[in-house]
Amino acid sequence: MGEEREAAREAEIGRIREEIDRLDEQIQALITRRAECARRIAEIKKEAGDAEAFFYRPEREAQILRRVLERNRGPLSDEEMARLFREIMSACLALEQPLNVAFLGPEGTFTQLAAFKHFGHSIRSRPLPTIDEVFREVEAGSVHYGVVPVENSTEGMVSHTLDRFLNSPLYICGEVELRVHHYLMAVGGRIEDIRRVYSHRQSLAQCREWLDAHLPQAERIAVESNAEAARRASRETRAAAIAGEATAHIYRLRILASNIEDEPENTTRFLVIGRQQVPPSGNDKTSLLLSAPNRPGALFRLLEPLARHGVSMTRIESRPSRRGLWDYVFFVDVEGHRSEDKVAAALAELEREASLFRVLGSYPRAVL
Ligand SMILES: O=C(O)C(=O)C[C@]1(C(=O)O)C=C[C@@H](O)C=C1
Repeated sequence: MGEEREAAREAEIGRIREEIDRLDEQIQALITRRAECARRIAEIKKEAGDAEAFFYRPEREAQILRRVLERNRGPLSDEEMARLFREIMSACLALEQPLNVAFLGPEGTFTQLAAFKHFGHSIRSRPLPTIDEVFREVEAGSVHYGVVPVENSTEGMVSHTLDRFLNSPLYICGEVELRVHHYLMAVGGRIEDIRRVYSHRQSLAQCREWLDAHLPQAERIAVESNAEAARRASRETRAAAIAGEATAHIYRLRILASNIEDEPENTTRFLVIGRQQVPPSGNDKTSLLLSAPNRPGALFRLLEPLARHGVSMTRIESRPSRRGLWDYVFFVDVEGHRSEDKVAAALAELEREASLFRVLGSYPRAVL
């Protein structure tokens, strides 16, 4: 009886596997046709013969991914489905033109994860030690795009990113949001033997409660990046690092505890920078760099056209200008693309009022 049931189960699995084989064949044939389409598009783009042909089209990719999510009915999650299509597009784009993407390194940082999340794995990613170098390499044209952290980062001062735009002709071509999970890692041993914990100060802050509860005896040492923390931990005994999962693999460390961040919804935002202005995708953001004349009420008056034209401001950040001409500069994010009527109207008025005005870019809102 047991044997019969076993045989029936095997036969059923065999039938389903045959169906999977047929589906795989179709999927592969479709992916091949898709890749051929991308190659034809590449030919046309090349014929257009721009000085700098932009093969990568962030607005088109965002539209494709949004449609994938709209169609998704499970059982695969939105993240998984988007990731699969992301990789297919990444491979198609690499066929057109292998993209070189610089990111704030070293290998294993959250910024590298963000670069892969945005571009897929078919890019050539190049780690650079500072945000400034990422900007410089993109400015010099030695890479196509750069990825840098901008909010709630665990890899260096985020304000560097904003300040760097003051002296850069680059545009923001996209944003990436990453759910950040922290792991405690060490060469080996037990949690209770750890005497030193290395990490970026932001990561230490984000795991404070966990550290108080589980490692009250350990000294907390802030270093410049989580990857640097892992590097140090890999050379010491009784030391651990707090970093992302990928970092543990790179530095051959054992994960002693997972998801130790106090705030599970912890996300970090990154920007994709390039030399290209991105056309509208239908769901976009615009980032501005502004300065108001140093008079009472000036900032209020400066931003008033946004409200009047019904343009929502999603973020405002002020930074000392360090230029002497203006006391403060403001980084402002608004909803919509600069080519939309109401955004264009508001920006035109803003430009008249502001002592410094630059559109850093209009770009698709992060899809996932
Ligand atoms: O539509 C294009 O322009 C393409 O080159 C095709 C494609 C794709 O694979 O769908 C590839 C790269 C671009 O970034 C956008 C889309």
